[in-house]
Amino acid sequence: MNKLIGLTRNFSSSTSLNAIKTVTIVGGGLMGSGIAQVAAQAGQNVTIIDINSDLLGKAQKSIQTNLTRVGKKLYKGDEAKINSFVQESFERIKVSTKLEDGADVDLIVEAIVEKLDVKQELFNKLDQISPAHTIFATNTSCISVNAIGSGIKRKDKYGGLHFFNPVPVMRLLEVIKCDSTSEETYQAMMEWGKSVGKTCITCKDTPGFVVNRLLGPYSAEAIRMLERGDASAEDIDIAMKLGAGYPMGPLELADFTGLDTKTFVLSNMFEKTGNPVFKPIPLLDKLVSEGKFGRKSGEGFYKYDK
Ligand SMILES: CCCCCCCCCCCCC[C@H](O)CC(=O)SCCNC(=O)CCNC(=O)[C@H](O)C(C)(C)COP(=O)(O)OP(=O)(O)OC[C@H]1O[C@@H](n2cnc3c(N)ncnc32)[C@H](O)[C@@H]1OP(=O)(O)O
Ligand SMILES: NC(=O)c1ccc[n+]([C@@H]2O[C@H](COP(=O)([O-])OP(=O)(O)OC[C@H]3O[C@@H](n4cnc5c(N)ncnc54)[C@H](O)[C@@H]3O)[C@@H](O)[C@H]2O)c1
Repeated sequence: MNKLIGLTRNFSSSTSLNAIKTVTIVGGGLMGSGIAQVAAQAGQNVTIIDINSDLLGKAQKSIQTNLTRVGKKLYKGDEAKINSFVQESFERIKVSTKLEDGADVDLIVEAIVEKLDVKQELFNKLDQISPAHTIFATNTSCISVNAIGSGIKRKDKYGGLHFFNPVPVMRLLEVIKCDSTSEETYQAMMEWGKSVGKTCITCKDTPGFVVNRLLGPYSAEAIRMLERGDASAEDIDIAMKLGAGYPMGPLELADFTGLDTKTFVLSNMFEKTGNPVFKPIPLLDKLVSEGKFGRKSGEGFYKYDK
């Protein structure tokens, strides 16, 4: 089944007068590179900012690969169309390590490390250098959107845009409207989400929003099951794929989304909800302390070819 539902040959872009046409993604990692890809595919000009130039190079390579996957699906067998789709989309993406190179745009989406203080510092800096019309959004997995933006002046032009991994395939976008988000900004975020091929839902600024609040306990319990030795990682994953119809088992999904990010999310969910299901998991902490972050580091619960 074509999992890239929502992608059409005539890429939609918002038709409203204030359509978002220029986007900066801060953080060119797993998520930022995917968000940049879907915006570029939709005909928007994109800048990816990252503090790590090596990771910017990695992002460009993975975007090129994934644009080709999308192109092959859209233009089956027509090499000329596939190549022009990939080239035209890729040429819309610029990369830089300088924040000021991405400040003057219609929308900035933050997709940096899942740490409150680092996100706050970034938005406070951007608030100083971006023009008044620029909308800010965070792709946080579960940190309070209000807390992340607590230091910025443009609280009316700020909210949450939570994408799902891998961004070019997962059709959902959680749009989080803070009390301070203006209706105009909320509508612009919803329209932009649709313009990049997503089905948007709206939820309140609560820990884990919708998906992660439900996915969290499941994911945490799967790791504890492995830690107790109740079953092997392989069998836990096979069980949930064949027994519950999941496309990926919980442990391969954890490796896919990043064990480092999971520990940040877990501690935040425990702090904010007090739910014991989110208590620290020694096995997870051990893997992360050994630099085993999952696919992105070459090893997590499983080993991967680099
Ligand atoms: C201990 C934890 C406690 C607390 C945790 C709290 C919650 C958890 C927090 C974790 C971290 C953050 C989570 C985040 O905030 C929210 C999320 O992102 S949750 C994760 C959501 N994603 C999923 O669940 C993914 C499930 N997996 C799948 O859908 C599929 O396995 C797959 C990834 C799409 C891969 O599909 P497969 O069939 O297995 O493999 P293929 O390689 O054939 O791909 C299928 C199809 O898709 C195309 N494709 C795949 N990847 C890309 C890409 N990156 N770009 C473009 N296209 C892609 C591929 O070409 C195939 O196309 P086809 O040929 O089939 O047409
Ligand atoms: N991994 C997932 O499945 C997933 C899904 C949805 C949302 N998220 C959220 O998206 C965000 C990014 O997650 P990820 O998995 O892409 O992480 P990642 O580690 O793959 O990428 C983070 C990137 O941010 C860069 N970075 C860190 N601090 C920076 C700064 N101050 N300025 C600029 N760049 C900086 C890093 O160099 C890195 O390239 C997190 O908030 C995470 O919770 C993750």
